[in-house]
Amino acid sequence: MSQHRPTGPNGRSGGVPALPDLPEATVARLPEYLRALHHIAETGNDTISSEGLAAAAGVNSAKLRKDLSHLGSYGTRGVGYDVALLIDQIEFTLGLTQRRAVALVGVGNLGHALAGYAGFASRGFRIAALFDADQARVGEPINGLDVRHISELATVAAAESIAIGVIATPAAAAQDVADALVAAGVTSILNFAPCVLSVPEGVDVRKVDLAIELQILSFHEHRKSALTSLPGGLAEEAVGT
Ligand SMILES: NC(=O)c1ccc[n+]([C@@H]2O[C@H](COP(=O)([O-])OP(=O)(O)OC[C@H]3O[C@@H](n4cnc5c(N)ncnc54)[C@H](O)[C@@H]3O)[C@@H](O)[C@H]2O)c1
Repeated sequence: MSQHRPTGPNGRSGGVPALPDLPEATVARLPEYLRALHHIAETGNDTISSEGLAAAAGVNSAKLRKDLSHLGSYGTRGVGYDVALLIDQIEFTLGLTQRRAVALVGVGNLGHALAGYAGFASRGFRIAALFDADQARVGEPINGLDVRHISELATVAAAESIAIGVIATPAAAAQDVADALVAAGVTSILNFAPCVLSVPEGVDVRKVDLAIELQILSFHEHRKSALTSLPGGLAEEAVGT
């Protein structure tokens, strides 16, 4: 039972390290483990059991052990995981060892909130540029950056080595903005606009839609109220399944 850093091609260390091909669900849980591990480190603990880490991350421990085994992390029986080492391994796997530059397009209500959010910096991202199409917003300073006109996107993206584009424009403008980001060489996009983007192969798009999350919760509310209106015995039986 040991932990080791991911190694390079053909298992050798050095050069460009090989990354395991992880299940998407595992990738989605790694940031949760990382957040929990940073918290555990802050409380002065050097090691953590899989049960302790699973509880802190809100997942079951069998799933956590399976996820971490993909990274080559198995912990040590009776001791658990080395917190600092596991932080290193997860940050390495997520590519967080370099600070990635982010461009935010659309600096309206949502864009202002995102541009002012300190959590991006503390989790390894640098908001490097803000863009808007509205001349009235151009030049507005937000958190140490002046809003630039969208027409400057290509030049600034190259100068700042923008890795990720965040779209916070109305849905009607989002596809044009995505096209402009792709043309500027950006290959990862986080889309807050409520629409589906069409992008070339090799460009990754993640979508955040709080309304969808609320609709899912609405479904569960709806289901719970439907169950409680069933005749007593039936409702209890159904809830228990
Ligand atoms: N994902 C979520 O959970 C969530 C939550 C709230 C809002 N939204 C979405 O986020 C988007 C922004 O919402 P908002 O309330 O901030 O809107 P907003 O109208 O306040 O801001 C939109 C900004 O985009 C700019 N813009 C328009 N076209 C542009 C273009 N082609 N290039 C650059 N900038 C352009 C506008 O000038 C404006 O400043 C909307 O699509 C909204 O539906 C998503």
